[in-house]
Amino acid sequence: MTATFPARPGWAQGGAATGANYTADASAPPWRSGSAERPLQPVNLLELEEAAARVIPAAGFDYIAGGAGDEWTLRENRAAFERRQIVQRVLTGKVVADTATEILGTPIALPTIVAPMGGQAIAHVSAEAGTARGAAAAGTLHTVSTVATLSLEDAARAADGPKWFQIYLTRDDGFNAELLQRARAAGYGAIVLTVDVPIVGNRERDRRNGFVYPPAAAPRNFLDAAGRLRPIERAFQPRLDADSIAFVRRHGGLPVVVKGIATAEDALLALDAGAAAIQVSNHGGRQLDGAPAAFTVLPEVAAAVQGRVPLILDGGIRRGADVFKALASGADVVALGRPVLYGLALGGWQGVQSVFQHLEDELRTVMQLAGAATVADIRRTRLYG
Ligand SMILES: Cc1cc2nc3c(=O)[nH]c(=O)nc-3n(C[C@H](O)[C@H](O)[C@H](O)COP(=O)(O)O)c2cc1C
Ligand SMILES: CCCCC(=O)C(=O)O
Repeated sequence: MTATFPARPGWAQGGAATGANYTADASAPPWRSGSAERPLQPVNLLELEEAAARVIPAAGFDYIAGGAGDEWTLRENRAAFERRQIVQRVLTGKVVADTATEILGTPIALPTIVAPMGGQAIAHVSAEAGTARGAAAAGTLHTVSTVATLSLEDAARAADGPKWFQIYLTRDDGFNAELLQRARAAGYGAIVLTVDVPIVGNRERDRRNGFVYPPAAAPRNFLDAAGRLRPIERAFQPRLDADSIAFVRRHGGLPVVVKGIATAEDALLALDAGAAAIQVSNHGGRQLDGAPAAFTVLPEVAAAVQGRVPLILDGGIRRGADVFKALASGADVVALGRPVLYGLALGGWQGVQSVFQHLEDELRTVMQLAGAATVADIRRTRLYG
C-alpha cells in the first residue's frame, strides 16, 4: 500500500475557508502529526482517526468522530461487519478486472462515494472544495451537504467530477424551493433528501464541549442577502413524509435519493413517493442511539425494494472487506463518511484521494481472494454468518 496523506494546514491555522486556496497544497511539508522520532504512515483507514485527532482542534474532532447517547450504534456500525465472514474462493480461474460501477447512470471508478457531511472547514481550510477535488481525482462522486461550509455553487465549481446535493428541509418552503433550484442550476445530478434528522440527536460530546460550528465553518447556504446567518438547527422541518419527497421531486426536477432509511416500511413509503434510490443509513450513529447497524438492516430493506431502485449503504465502512460485505448483502454502492474528513484534515484534496485509493487497493485484494473479478461478481457472492 502506497497511500500517503501529505500534510496541510487546518482551519485553526488557515483562517476563513474560501475553497480558493486548496491548490496551494502541493508544496506542503510531510504529515503535520508525524515527527522525526515517530513518522506517521497510517496503513489503514482506522488508523486515520487517531492521526486526525492530533491535527483537528479537539471540539471539532469530537463533533466529527462522535455519535449520539452511549455511542452504542456508532460502535455497532463497525461491529456488525465483524460478525459476517467472506467466503474464500481461489480456484475460480478469475482475476480481478476492475472495481468500476455506476450509480443512477453515473460511472464511478469504485463502488464507494462520498457521504454528505456539513461544516468541512472544521477539518481543513479547503473544506468541500478539497473533498470535491479529491473525490474527482479518485474517480468517484461527491455529495455536498446543505450545511456545507462553502455555498453549493462554490462547492460545485471546485471540481468537475460528478456531484449530488444533499438537502435538509427547513420549515421555510420558499427557502427549500430556492435551494433546490440553485442546486439544479449549479449542475448537481441528483438530490439526496436526508430524512433521519427531524431533530438533531443527543450528541453528548458536543454538549460537553459547548460545540457550535466555528465562524470559519458557518454554512454559506444559510447566509441571507445581508450576509447574516439564518438560524439553522431550529429551522429543520421535523414533519417528514411522502409529501416531503414529492416536494423535492417537484422543485428539484432531479432524481431523489432518500437517505436515512432503516426499515422495509420506510423504504416502501419512499419508493411509492418516487424515490430514485434509497440510502440505508443511521447517520453514522449520530441520531438514534440504540438503533441497529445500517449493515444489519440492509437485507430487510433490500428484500422490500427487490431491485426496483439502487441501494446505497453508509455507516462504519472502513475497509475493503466492509465494501465487499455490503455489496454482497444487497447494496449497489456504499458511502464513506468520517474517513473522508480525516483524509482531508491530514492531506487536503490529496488526502481524500488517498483514502479512496487505499480502499480500492484493499477491495481488490479481497475480491481476488474471494473469487470476484467485478462488482457484479461481488453482488452475487454469498457470505457466512
Ligand atoms: C461530521 C459529520 C457531518 C455530517 N453531516 C451530514 C449532513 O450534513 N447531511 C447528511 O445527510 N449526513 C451528514 N452526516 C452523516 C453522513 O452522511 C453519513 O451518514 C455517516 O457519516 C456515515 O457513517 P461513517 O462516518 O461511519 O462512514 C454527517 C456525518 C459526520 C461525521
Ligand atoms: C444539524 C446537523 C448538521 C450536520 C449533520 O448532519 C451532522 O452533524 O450529523
